[in-house]
Amino acid sequence: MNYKINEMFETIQGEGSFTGQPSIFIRLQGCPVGCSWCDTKHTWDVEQSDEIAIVDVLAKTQETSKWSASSEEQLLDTVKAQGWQAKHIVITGGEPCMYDLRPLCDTFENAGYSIQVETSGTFEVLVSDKCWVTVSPKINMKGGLEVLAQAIDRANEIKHPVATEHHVDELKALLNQFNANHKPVYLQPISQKQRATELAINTCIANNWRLSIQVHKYIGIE
Ligand SMILES: C[S@@+](CC[C@H](N)C(=O)[O-])C[C@H]1O[C@@H](n2cnc3c(N)ncnc32)[C@H](O)[C@@H]1O
Ligand SMILES: Nc1nc2[nH]cc(C(=O)O)c2c(=O)[nH]1
Ligand code: SF4
Ligand SMILES: [Mg+2]
Repeated sequence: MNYKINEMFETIQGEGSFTGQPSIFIRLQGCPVGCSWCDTKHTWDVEQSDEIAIVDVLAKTQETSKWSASSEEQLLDTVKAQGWQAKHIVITGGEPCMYDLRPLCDTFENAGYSIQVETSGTFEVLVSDKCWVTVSPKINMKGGLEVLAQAIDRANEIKHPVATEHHVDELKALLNQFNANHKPVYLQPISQKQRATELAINTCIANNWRLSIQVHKYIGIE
């Protein structure tokens, strides 16, 4: 498979149940969903004129829409050549489930890595059985109910960005609709805003959900 890579870096996972885990992030280019508060808008559009070499992706010092095409074997070679020590791979985006991720999962799992995917539930989740799937459901967005149902069913955790009570109500309705109340739920304040953080804290306590505060943004790492 050919994957379009926007970024690749080693850092600490800052979100969800793997928070604190040294991880290699592979950020794929392309997302048609259009969340107004998205913190990776530079990954939305895929322009042929933005294609660059993988060395230039690795050398990026700021967020751009430039990407490089790479096969799963080339990605594994790149990770090894970088000398990165993390054994956990986070595939994010953009919307990674626009791609069939099974070849990528298989290649890295066979080389001894664990894999996690961050997805919006707007595309069918095509991953290995062992892959940890984080679904951040984009309610009433592109994709449709059947696709969202498959993603929620496959989800190992549900991570929901919140800024208003409306976001909480939407999540509760969704958990009921898809019989997903038994899944681990993380609330993630949108963009570190104080009101959103207070809402997330209070709602987590009231519902016995967990808090995810995008640790990397507080400590100034990637
Ligand atoms: C940038 S998205 C990429 C993966 C996929 N498209 C998705 O939405 O899950 C990664 C995670 O960041 C969350 N996110 C995006 N923008 C955010 C923001 N401004 N504040 C908090 N979380 C945000 C998303 O909901 C998702 O959980
Ligand atoms: N450190 C760190 N943790 C993250 N967890 C999810 C991220 C994402 O952008 O998907 C992210 C990210 O960009 N950086
Ligand atoms: S689905 Fe994910 S990448 Fe796409 S716009 Fe929404 S938060 Fe951003
Ligand atoms: Mg991020």
